[in-house]
Amino acid sequence: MAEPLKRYGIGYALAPKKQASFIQLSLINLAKERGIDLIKIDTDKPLIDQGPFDCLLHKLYGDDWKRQLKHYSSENPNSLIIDSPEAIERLHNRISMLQAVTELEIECETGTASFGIPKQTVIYDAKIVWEIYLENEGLKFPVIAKPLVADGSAKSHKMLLVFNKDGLRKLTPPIVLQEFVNHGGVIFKVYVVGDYVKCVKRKSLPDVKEDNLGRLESYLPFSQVSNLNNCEKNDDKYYKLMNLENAELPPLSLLTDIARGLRLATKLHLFNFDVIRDNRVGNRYLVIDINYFPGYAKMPNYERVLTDFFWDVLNRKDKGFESLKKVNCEKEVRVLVGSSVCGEDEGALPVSSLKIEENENPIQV
Ligand SMILES: O=P(O)(O)O[C@@H]1[C@@H](OP(=O)(O)O)[C@H](OP(=O)(O)O)[C@H](O)[C@H](OP(=O)(O)O)[C@H]1OP(=O)(O)O
Ligand SMILES: Nc1ncnc2c1ncn2[C@@H]1O[C@H](COP(=O)(O)OP(=O)(O)O)[C@@H](O)[C@H]1O
Ligand SMILES: [Mg+2]
Ligand SMILES: [Mg+2]
Repeated sequence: MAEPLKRYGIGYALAPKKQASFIQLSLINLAKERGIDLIKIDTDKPLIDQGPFDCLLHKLYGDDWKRQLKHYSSENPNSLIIDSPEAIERLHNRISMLQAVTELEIECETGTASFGIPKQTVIYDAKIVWEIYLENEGLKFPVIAKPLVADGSAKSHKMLLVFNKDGLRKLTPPIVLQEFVNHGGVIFKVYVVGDYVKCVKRKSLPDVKEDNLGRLESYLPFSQVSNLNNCEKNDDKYYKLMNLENAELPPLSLLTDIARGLRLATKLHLFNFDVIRDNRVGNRYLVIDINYFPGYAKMPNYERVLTDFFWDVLNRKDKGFESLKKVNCEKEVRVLVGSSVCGEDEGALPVSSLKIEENENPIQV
């Protein structure tokens, strides 16, 4: 293939694990063919001394990084930053994260699917009388206790499924207490890359029968259930039990609408959101988690999807139709029109039996 005339440089600043999974040779080569060079940003050196890049991709945390981005942006106003650290920060708090869903105004046709978030409350004070508090908040067992902060650290993924009041003693605020909703053990992960939307199925926590509540342990610690042993193909007992293969995907039009709405509400371009089907209602879908710059390499054909996205934003920028909000820039985000949704499940990962984390440590934030 002939080399494109114009070349673009995209700088990326990612943690080593993320870099290893995302920056694969197949992505580098495909982007190169389209005239896009992916350039590693050396995080041991000041950002301001590197580039400038046509576009900067990042998933790093902390005030120092934010300061560096601001400085870089003020010196290089034509460099696109995907995405703004302020917008990303909204996802670092599990309350403000899901508030974005409640702000969406999507008209669902009568009789078709509806969406929302599970009932939840935040607890800052360890001294509260848990039982009374739960009752006042209208929450019933089982509940999931999630660290309020979702900053990518291992502990921000450590959760407790609490079956009864004894389990409440294990909690260390600040935490979000969320109703556990039976959903058939299947979670839908909806990946968003600009206009592109892709839904895949993954394993989740199994349903909890009400009769069992008294008989179960008071709590169960777990962490990143949908990511456990993704490569193990041999143990398909869980797979069969959860009927992942036959689980019906949520309506694609609903997922596209939510994805588009979240893009506008959060001003983010690279994220995924986790959806469960509320078994009590059937056609009601609940968004339980939104993640910035998730594991795209697990998405089928991720190289093409990401390269198309890069090409699209770089070309729009070139043509003067800047569609991304930059750091320090108050301009409104332009809506990129026309979405593509692939709902088929060719990208769903193999599942293995559900293994609950052995670590007995309760959530500590
Ligand atoms: O590592 P991966 O590929 O499993 O991706 C993680 C995501 O898995 P997913 O793509 O949703 O299956 C993962 O999603 P969940 O929170 O597990 O739903 C997070 O986005 C995680 O980032 P962080 O630890 O919250 O900063 C992501 O981790 P990072 O790669 O960003 O560290
Ligand atoms: N309200 C809920 N009802 C039932 N299961 C849930 C609920 N919230 C979370 N889960 C289960 O817990 C897992 C982790 O929760 P999540 O909020 O996605 O945290 P993380 O950011 O660590 O992925 C989900 O993938 C799902 O299996
Ligand atoms: Mg999740
Ligand atoms: Mg998450």
